[in-house]
Amino acid sequence: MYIIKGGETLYGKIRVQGSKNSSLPILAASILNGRKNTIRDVPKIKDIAVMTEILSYLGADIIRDNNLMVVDSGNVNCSDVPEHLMREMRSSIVLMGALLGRFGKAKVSYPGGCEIGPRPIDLHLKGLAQMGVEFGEGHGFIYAKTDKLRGADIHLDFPSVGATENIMLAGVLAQGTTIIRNVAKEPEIVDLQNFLNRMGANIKGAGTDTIKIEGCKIDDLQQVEDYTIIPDRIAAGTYLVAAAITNGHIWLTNVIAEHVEPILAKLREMGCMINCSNGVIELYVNKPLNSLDSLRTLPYPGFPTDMQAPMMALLSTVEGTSILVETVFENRFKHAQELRRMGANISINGNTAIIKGVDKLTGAMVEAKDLRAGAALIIAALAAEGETYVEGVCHIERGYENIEDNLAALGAKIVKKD
Ligand SMILES: CC(=O)N[C@H]1[C@@H](OP(=O)(O)OP(=O)(O)OC[C@H]2O[C@@H](n3ccc(=O)[nH]c3=O)[C@H](O)[C@@H]2O)O[C@H](CO)[C@@H](O)[C@@H]1O
Ligand SMILES: C=C(OP(=O)(O)O)C(=O)O
Repeated sequence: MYIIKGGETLYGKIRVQGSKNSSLPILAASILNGRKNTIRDVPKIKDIAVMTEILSYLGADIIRDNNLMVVDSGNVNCSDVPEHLMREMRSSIVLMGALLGRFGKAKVSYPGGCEIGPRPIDLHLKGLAQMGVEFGEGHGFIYAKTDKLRGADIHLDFPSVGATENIMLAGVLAQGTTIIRNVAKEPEIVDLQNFLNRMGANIKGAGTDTIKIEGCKIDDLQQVEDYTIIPDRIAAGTYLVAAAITNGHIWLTNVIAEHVEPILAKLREMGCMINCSNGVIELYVNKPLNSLDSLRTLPYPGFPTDMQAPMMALLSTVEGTSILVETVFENRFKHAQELRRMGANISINGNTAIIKGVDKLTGAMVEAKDLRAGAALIIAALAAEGETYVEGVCHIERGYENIEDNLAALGAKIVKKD
């Protein structure tokens, strides 16, 4: 558990980790070329450890040196992903597109991930089926197989991040052209496109509504000599919110302001002072923050659902009533009941949270049930009176690299105990 003594004002500079949600599909993409790929700024987090274990199981030779990873997929010869690893994290599903591309088959089980409501994969399966993939199911496994992966014109019913990535990965080695419409526009999709194009793929359009992929042959793909993962916009947002709740003053480095803008816009609206220049984001608070009468989570470039829980913690401490609507996931409010244990006044009605700011939060025993809920509880604890004990470290470590050391370096009183 983390033990946090609240009341310290955060001050200082922090370098943002590489993106979890970029690293995972990019590591899966390394399967495609059967060559040695060198990837920098891969965060040291649990989800990456799981992905590494899966790739090794499949036959990849992996060298990890701090945040550098070299993935040689030359000896990958297996397309069955072990169930226990598959269940450890949601994004393991993107292995399906990469394995289908390389081997024309994949055996996976339904993926795991955060407890944030049902997370179907129908859009992944529908898109891949249009590309000639046949699916069988049994005992919780999905057997995917194709004699010939072929390009298709696919319209996604919803701009799903994972479905966009899976279809992109399958499209690289498909025969002909794949067009994906109504795709996710998240920066991580652009990062995946950039990595794949560095490999020799021919993909255009990431960051817009439509992606076009001209399929190629494995022999056309080269090794990726040196690729750096983009900064993690959700980790950046988390540290900004942590600073805001303590009336702090921080400077983020290794950050792309444009990617964080949907979060910055809301923090500015609350009264935070924010400057972005020369690749640094500075945030400080010089007056009481105000509530937000409308905060809706949306696909990028809307406000990210992954920042909803941290924002709820912050809104719990500002004067006035805030309305927060979660439109992306059906059941992503589990942190509300834990924040209530700390004195927050939050009521939930369907996908809407009504947050009435309280004068103070107080330390309590709380439990993180998912990754961002964990971040929210840590943030609340930083501002709470007394000590907070946050259980569920394993969820937090799925996505945050050294969060306790980073916050401690900014002045927080936080320790991790087994
Ligand atoms: C590893 C990774 O990158 N995870 C991110 C990714 O998750 P993930 O890729 O799982 O999120 P999606 O964009 O696919 O899901 C968004 C919504 O679409 C629904 N849906 C999705 C696929 C499908 O086949 N059918 C379907 O109905 C989901 O249930 C959810 O309600 O994007 C989410 C939305 O920004 C983020 O919260 C996650 O941090
Ligand atoms: C929901 C998240 O991750 P995943 O999709 O890996 O569960 C997240 O990063 O907040």
